[in-house]
Amino acid sequence: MKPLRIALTKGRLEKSTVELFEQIGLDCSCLRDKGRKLILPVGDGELEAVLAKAPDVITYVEHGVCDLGVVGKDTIMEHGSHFFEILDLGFGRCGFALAAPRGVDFYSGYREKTVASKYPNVARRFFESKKMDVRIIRIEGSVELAPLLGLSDGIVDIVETGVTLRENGLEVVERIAEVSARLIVNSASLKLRKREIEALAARLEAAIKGGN
Ligand SMILES: Nc1ncnc2c1ncn2[C@@H]1O[C@H](COP(=O)(O)OP(=O)(O)OP(=O)(O)O)[C@@H](O)[C@H]1O
Ligand SMILES: O=P(O)(O)OC[C@H]1O[C@H](OP(=O)(O)OP(=O)(O)O)[C@H](O)[C@@H]1O
Repeated sequence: MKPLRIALTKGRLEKSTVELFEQIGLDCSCLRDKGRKLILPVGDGELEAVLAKAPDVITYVEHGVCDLGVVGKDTIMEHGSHFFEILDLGFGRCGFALAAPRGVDFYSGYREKTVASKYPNVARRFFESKKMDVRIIRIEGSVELAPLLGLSDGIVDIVETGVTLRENGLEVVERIAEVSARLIVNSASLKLRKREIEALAARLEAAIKGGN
């Protein structure tokens, strides 16, 4: 049987993913010593890991070229849902928040507000739920700059420790959602390779529960 192919988010989620895989007994030596390789064997022919940027993990799983993926709930909320989300992996914990310059009442006044975000869909849905008309400007990174430069009244961004906000004179106005890494599965793969996928998810779930 060919290995299950799993797309893993490069960067912040990588180390915890490898640690969790090792906890369930998968050999991750290739992942730990990957060099510039992007497709690597994991375990004893069980899995093939594909290292990708977060939104691309979703693209590969949605198109079925990867059976599974490890990706943050933030990316899922922003980029799509044509797959099954089967497990909260418990790491990569952070949250979405609306933030604004310290001491400024974001909600005051009648002028249309402008908000910068790397997650425009999340931001748009948040303000729609409040029935507020807000102009959203997409920014690719260091979103905290936008209000500092006078481009926006606030930001919708990820907050983990709160240090970036604090050091840039911003504060949380409202928390929007909690975020952690999730195991996602292509819908056809879940039918065709149900037993293997469910067995893997069960092992991961047991390790997550045991590790707490
Ligand atoms: N403090 C944090 N900031 C951003 N993401 C975090 C944080 N803590 C956990 N995460 C999770 O880690 C995932 C990957 O973040 P990472 O910064 O490695 O990649 P990225 O958001 O694509 O940024 P970059 O474009 O810099 O690679 C996020 O999608 C999120 O689920
Ligand atoms: O609450 P904190 O612990 O300070 O973490 C939150 C910060 O980390 C992320 O930025 P990242 O480092 O990924 O850079 P980016 O803004 O360029 O995406 C996020 O966008 C915040 O800026």
